[in-house]
Amino acid sequence: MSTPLTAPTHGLAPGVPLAARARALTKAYGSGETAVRALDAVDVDIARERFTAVMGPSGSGKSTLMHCLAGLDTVSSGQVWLGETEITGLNDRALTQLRRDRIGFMFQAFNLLPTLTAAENITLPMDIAGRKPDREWVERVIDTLGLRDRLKHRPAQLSGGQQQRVACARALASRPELIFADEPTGNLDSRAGAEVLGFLREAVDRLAQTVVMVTHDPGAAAHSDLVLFLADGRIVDAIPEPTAEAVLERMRLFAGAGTGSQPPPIEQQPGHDGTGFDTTHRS
Ligand SMILES: Nc1ncnc2c1ncn2[C@@H]1O[C@H](COP(=O)(O)OP(=O)(O)OP(=O)(O)O)[C@@H](O)[C@H]1O
Repeated sequence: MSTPLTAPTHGLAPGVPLAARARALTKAYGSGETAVRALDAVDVDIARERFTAVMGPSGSGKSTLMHCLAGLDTVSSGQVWLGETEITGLNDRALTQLRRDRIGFMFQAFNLLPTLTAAENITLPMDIAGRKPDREWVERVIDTLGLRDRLKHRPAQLSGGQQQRVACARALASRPELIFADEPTGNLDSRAGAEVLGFLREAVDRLAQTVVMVTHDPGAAAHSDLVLFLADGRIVDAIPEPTAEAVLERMRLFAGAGTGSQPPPIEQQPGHDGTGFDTTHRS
């Protein structure tokens, strides 16, 4: 049985519990001749308690996809769900509340407040929302991220990697249904970057969190359970259980396809068995 490229089950077994999904998600910027279709009828499923990486060339729509899934941006057409809640159609107030209560964010700039301690930064979103942190959970997050002895430090007294860990703890603290990470290692040296990726991995494996990460780095993507590739606003490929080598190879294949960012038809790609999923990298 062959799986069409636009099937929402890229790399996923049928019936897995979903944290989010989108159907026919289209996002256009501008109008007339200058209109840009950043997302073109994207169907995607994000599995719960999994680590999904989103890759693709610059301008392929990665950030737009993340923003639309997170309710940070409106869609031109199509539908998006967080769990069972359809978020397309919610008003601004409801969206703000949904983001605050159910989604965690980690961006390249850590956005830590310099006057607050690490501990205060971690619980800040909940304090603003007037929500009482689940102390037991927050303590577990702090221990998992190895921040116990840094809680009283201010951001300027922490290394880049430690600051990113605090940002990671802040994203996890409210126990969100879904964490979005946009190039979370972009500003870090390779050691600190690897550390943060390790923590995101632990958040999934040990704390049963769900993470979606946008990255350009094959090494970062290799920490995920599934890599989705975007090109020209469409999901064009998926690699489950990726290795850095498999991701790099696929990126080279796309770059060498000769038609800009579009890969060759999937049945012409090496290692494909016609299911739409890579079979070359598994042991
Ligand atoms: N606010 C905007 N107004 C107009 N066009 C936009 C806007 N935001 C994004 N775009 C366009 O939409 C397309 C997708 O952009 P997006 O930022 O999602 O790509 P990306 O894959 O995240 O890129 P990068 O890797 O460079 O961050 C690009 O052509 C971009 O120029």
